[in-house]
Amino acid sequence: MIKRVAIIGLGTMGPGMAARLARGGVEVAAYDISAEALERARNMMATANGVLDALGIDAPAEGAADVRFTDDLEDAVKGADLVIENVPEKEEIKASVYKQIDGMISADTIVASDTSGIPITKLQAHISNPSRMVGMHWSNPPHIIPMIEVIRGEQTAVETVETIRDFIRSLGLLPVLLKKDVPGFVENRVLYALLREVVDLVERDVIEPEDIDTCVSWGIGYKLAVVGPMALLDMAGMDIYHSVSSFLNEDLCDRKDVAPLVRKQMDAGKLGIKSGEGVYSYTPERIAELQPERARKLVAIRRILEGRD
Ligand SMILES: NC(=O)C1=CN([C@@H]2O[C@H](COP(=O)(O)OP(=O)(O)OC[C@H]3O[C@@H](n4cnc5c(N)ncnc54)[C@H](O)[C@@H]3O)[C@@H](O)[C@H]2O)C=CC1
Ligand SMILES: Cc1ncc(C(=O)O)c(C(=O)O)c1O
Repeated sequence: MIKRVAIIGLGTMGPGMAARLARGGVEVAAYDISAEALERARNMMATANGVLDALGIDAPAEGAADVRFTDDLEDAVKGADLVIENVPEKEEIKASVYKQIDGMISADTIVASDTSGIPITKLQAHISNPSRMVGMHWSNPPHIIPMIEVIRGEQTAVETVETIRDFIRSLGLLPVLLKKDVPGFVENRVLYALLREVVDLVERDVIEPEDIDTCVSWGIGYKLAVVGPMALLDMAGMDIYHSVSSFLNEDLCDRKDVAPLVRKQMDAGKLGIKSGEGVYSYTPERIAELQPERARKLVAIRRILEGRD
């Protein structure tokens, strides 16, 4: 039974995750190597809790449902049933965290990585008890998106996977179990196939970024929230998919490297919202509006999809 969770890394993903777990009645300790990130995460709790209220995810009847922030790694992980590693997507940074916590946790502690796609089989080579390591891939924003991928590495015990799956279910969230530990797992393989194609279409000057966003959000995206892609094959008809894919598949983008458009923006320091410019430009006022605006819409859609509105 998982009662105490430690979250390591409080950047984009950690704070929302901490708020959501605390709402599930677990004791949450949150740690980051950066004092600035810790402070920012602390300040984000009120916003995240407001969103959770709007989603109708109630605080437990007992317990504070609060997050305990700490700048001491050992204090965060000691006595934890589950440690969720949430540090940048670089194997060497993740490996150094596993090495640090190895002597601080018990043999029973489960270590989960929120990696976007580094195979768990690779990551578990850096920890002394690989049978207790598992992939637990949340989706951004983690306090709103209910699906979590669960990935078993070659050395992960079946029991570890089952414990995490049951824990996710007990929070009222949706675990999706992968049968194989493939790079990018499933969610990001699908997303990155889409992103490769849209970047290519913009690069080939087939369409403007604003127009492809309208096309995908109001065409495919809106529909996919209600009809999953495999069900969509049945809705469209296998004969249609057969005909179209027979001439279209060979024309789809299949580049193996990172697209020049993305490399150019990276080299210019245009990273998106975090630097004020990426595909689009953002004023500080627009940045302040965007997150609550998107959260409000995602909450409204989720409530409808769950049949609550
Ligand atoms: N950003 C996204 O949309 C998603 C990211 N992920 C994955 O989650 C993980 C974290 O991603 P983000 O939150 O986006 O990263 P981020 O870069 O926003 O935050 C990472 C945090 O880790 C901290 N950190 C760095 N080294 C550390 C260490 N040794 N000990 C403790 N803290 C340390 C940093 O100070 C920073 O606050 C990555 O593996 C990423 O691929 C998963 C789902 C979605
Ligand atoms: C661009 C991008 N890359 C990775 C992820 C992830 O799930 O790891 C996301 C996300 O939305 O969660 C993403 O948008």
